[in-house]
Amino acid sequence: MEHETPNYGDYQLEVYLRGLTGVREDLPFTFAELEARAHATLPPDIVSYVAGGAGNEYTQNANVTAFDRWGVIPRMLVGAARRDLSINLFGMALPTPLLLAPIGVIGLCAQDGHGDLATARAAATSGVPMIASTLTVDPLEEVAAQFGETPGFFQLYNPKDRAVAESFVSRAEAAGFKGIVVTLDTLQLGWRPRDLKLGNFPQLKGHCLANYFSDPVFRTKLAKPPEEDVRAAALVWASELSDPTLNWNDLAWLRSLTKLPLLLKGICHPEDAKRAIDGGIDGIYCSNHGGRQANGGIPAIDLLPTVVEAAGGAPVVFDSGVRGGEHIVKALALGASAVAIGRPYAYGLALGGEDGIVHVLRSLLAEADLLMAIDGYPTIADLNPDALHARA
Ligand SMILES: Cc1cc2nc3c(=O)[nH]c(=O)nc-3n(C[C@H](O)[C@H](O)[C@H](O)COP(=O)(O)O)c2cc1C
Ligand SMILES: O=C(O)C(=O)c1ccccc1
Repeated sequence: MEHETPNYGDYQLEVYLRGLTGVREDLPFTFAELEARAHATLPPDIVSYVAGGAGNEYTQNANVTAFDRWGVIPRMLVGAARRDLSINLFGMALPTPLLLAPIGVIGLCAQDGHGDLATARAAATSGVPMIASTLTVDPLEEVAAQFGETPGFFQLYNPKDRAVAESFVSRAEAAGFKGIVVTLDTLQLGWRPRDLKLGNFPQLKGHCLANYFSDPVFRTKLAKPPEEDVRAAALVWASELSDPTLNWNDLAWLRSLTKLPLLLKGICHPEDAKRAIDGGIDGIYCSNHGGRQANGGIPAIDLLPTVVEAAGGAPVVFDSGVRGGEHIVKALALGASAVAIGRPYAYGLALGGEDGIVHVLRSLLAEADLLMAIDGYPTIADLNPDALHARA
């Protein structure tokens, strides 16, 4: 008999039978509870850094509520006993449509400060790729060493010095990363009142920048090594992290950085998507940075359909505001090739380390899978705009 992989929704039964299955019963099943408990656990400066957004956080909140405009239309008797959530992204067969969005210094959400490594291990366990930030606490080689069979992506903040960018990308290639994501929406840091109020930016203390500080080219820019003067090194980092003059004339140079699949993150306008693809970029990452960068923007999910259309068949990764299985289903129906999550897994990490992230992923996948079962859309190919009803 052919071996059948279980449906992700079967996690529901495992949780009901927790005494028998060994599932962690202490971890929450809704984002609201996950967030509240993580906020009660983490130090206040980390809460402000992770939870905070730009301005009055209108865009950040609207990213989530904008999904409510859409409803999944139930279809009956279509034969949805078995679901298939697998996707193929840049030729990589992935068991689920989820990705772990890059979160700078996520290491700090773990009690031991090495949450990047826990995230990478959760990626290995779950088959959900991690997009590792340039700002991992631990060196990218150590992060990549945890990935097992799961492919990993490296996210680049393009520094002022191109030699530093080239060094990071070649290190990522050598470490076995399978794709590069260049983030464009953070050429300058947003206005973030929660962090401003606390006078807090964890990176400026420097103790969490080991990946940056391990870079041989970056180190040549320092008068003293970070081991001798961590504060001075952090200030050099802050002034060098991002080149605000980056523009479309630099696209060919960005493309020349790697032969790996290359995505541009932060694209929300169809003309930008088209220009990127015409310039040889492999994929679009439609995101407004979870509302952390520019307030007053439009919820990212509202912009996804036109970006997908302009991408002309190139893969489009989506994030910003995904909090539950219904959001995953809706983003896929609106044309995303894969859906990334940010804060939910940071909170899972805070509450339960690697297990906490795996629990968050399994819960999201179970919820999405059961929705696809109950509403009659057994595969991702069945999810298209016709599956959705837009409320007037
Ligand atoms: C604490 C935190 C740090 C982040 N750091 C990065 C980063 O280093 N690079 C990046 O491209 N995006 C970064 N992001 C943005 C995420 O990749 C993603 O776009 C966002 O979290 C998605 O929104 P969500 O949190 O609503 O799911 C960060 C987000 C958070 C919450
Ligand atoms: O906080 C962020 O969202 C982020 O992406 C970032 C950018 C620069 C430095 C540290 C984090």
